Amino acid sequence: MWVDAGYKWVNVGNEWAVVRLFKEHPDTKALFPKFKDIPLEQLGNNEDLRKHGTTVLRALGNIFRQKGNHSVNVKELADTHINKHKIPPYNFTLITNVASVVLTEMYPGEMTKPMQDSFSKVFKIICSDLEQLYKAANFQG
Ligand code: HEM
Repeated sequence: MWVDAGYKWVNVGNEWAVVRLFKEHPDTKALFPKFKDIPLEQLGNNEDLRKHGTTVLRALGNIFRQKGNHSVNVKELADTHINKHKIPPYNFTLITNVASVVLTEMYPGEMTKPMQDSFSKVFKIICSDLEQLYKAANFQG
């Protein structure tokens, strides 16, 4: 079920998966101090956002590569997103759903129905592991 797609995440990052999150869920932009005051139309050319997209998707690719043994990576992610960025946990479901859509658009040949189902399962596991860590830290945003 674990999909070795790490290298693809970096490409998808360059295709503005984060901009898509802002378009489909406008409230999420306010959670990013660096981007919240920049109009969406201008973010497509924003170098900081491009770098951020690559950072996020590389981190996600690293989680995938652990094939389930990702507790250290997921803990790090929960720690910074709880304590530093103060991100409510449901946002992980939003971003992983957007990532699935973007991936399917970019790689329609490879993202067959069974492959999409595998991605959904993996994303659900990651989101549910994050939720547990958020509960343990008593933070819901
Ligand atoms: C599985 C999904 C995600 C991954 C893999 C991820 C990964 C990362 C990484 C690696 C960083 C930089 C290092 C750090 O501070 O931890 C980061 C920063 C950040 N993330 Fe996430 N993230 C995810 C989801 C989200 C979501 C859903 C939000 C909010 C809607 C968010 C908001 C932020 C913010 C505000 C920063 C700081 C950006 C800056 O000012 O440079 N992240 N994320």
